[in-house]
Amino acid sequence: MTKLRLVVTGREGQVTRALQALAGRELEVVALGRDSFDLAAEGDATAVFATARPDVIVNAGAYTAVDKAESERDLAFAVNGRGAGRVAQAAAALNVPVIQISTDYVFDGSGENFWREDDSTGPIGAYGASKLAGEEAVRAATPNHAILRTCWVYAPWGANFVKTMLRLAQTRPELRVVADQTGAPTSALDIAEAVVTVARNLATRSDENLRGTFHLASQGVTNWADFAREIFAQSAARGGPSANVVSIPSSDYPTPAARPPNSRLSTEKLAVAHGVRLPDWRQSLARVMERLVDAKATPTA
Ligand SMILES: NC(=O)C1=CN([C@@H]2O[C@H](COP(=O)(O)OP(=O)(O)OC[C@H]3O[C@@H](n4cnc5c(N)ncnc54)[C@H](OP(=O)(O)O)[C@@H]3O)[C@@H](O)[C@H]2O)C=CC1
Ligand SMILES: Cc1cn([C@H]2C[C@H](O)[C@@H](COP(=O)(O)OP(=O)(O)O[C@H]3O[C@@H](C)C(=O)[C@@H](O)[C@H]3O)O2)c(=O)[nH]c1=O
Ligand SMILES: [Mg+2]
Repeated sequence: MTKLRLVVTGREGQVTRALQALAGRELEVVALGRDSFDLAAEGDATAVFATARPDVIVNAGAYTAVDKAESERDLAFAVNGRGAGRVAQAAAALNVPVIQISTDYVFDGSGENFWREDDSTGPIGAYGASKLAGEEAVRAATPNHAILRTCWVYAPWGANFVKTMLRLAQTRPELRVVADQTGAPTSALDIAEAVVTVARNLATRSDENLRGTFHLASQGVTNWADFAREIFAQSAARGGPSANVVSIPSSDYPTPAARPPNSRLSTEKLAVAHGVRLPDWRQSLARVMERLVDAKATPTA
């Protein structure tokens, strides 16, 4: 197989770092930090991406601070909305496909059904609204795109719920965690493998059914409290920190941004079109836990 060269935004992000970890004989990953490409800047980005010679561009950089986005709405829209549009316009100008990473937070989280790709969006917070603006900007810029909506992302690195739980458990015997938000924790390691498969498909085949919007999430669903319990069960089994988890309603955990209660994502479309299906969330958690806990060190920054 010929070498695939991905140019990725957001150099230190969970997904970007997972992509870099896959680089090897058949995959090159060029990560652009904000020093070389600032998503929040204005103007044509084609020259920056041209210099990096992508086969496929992956927009993994984003403003992901969900609560802070409520008070920094303009910045969130600049990065996640217009920034995504500039990336996709550059891809169009260079005649290469673009993969946009999006989120379950574009939905309002009502009901209990699995969200399908063509269901109506209705973000309930600024972060979700800014990511939806990004999706729309990508669709307007080029038909040669795959928008991959994922959810509840964690990795052995970066800022995420798994590392937060392990850190808090070092000083507290008991943690109160919301139990009324349902979704699928998804490992950045799995996302990166899926992105590479989708990128290869886009780079080598012109089929229309490979393009458009897809949901990318682990198999199975849980809630944040049960996710925390599984984190501690796996951690304890490896001799790592654990804590007792008390289930609480979201109303007992007030935050600036509301979260969608139902983040179940139907992933059939991606499985059929791209042949990508992720493992059960517990199985993928184990791959990350073995790095975080068997390392016998405090989780890395
Ligand atoms: N984290 C999650 O739970 C979920 C994430 N997603 C989406 O997945 C994608 C990847 O997320 P994830 O890897 O977790 O993100 P992270 O928060 O780990 O990383 C985001 C990256 O984007 C960079 N970035 C922020 N602002 C700019 C800017 N103005 N210019 C250039 N780079 C910038 C950050 O840099 P710096 O560190 O310097 O700020 C960081 O490196 C994003 O599109 C996100 O919206 C979707 C669902 C869930
Ligand atoms: C730390 C902590 C969090 N929580 C709650 C808050 C929240 O509802 C839930 C998860 O916390 P987080 O801060 O990880 O939530 P959040 O940052 O909203 O996570 C989201 O990030 C964005 C970028 C996405 O795209 C989403 O898919 C989703 O992963 O757990 C507790 O109940 N107790 C706690 O001790
Ligand atoms: Mg967060």
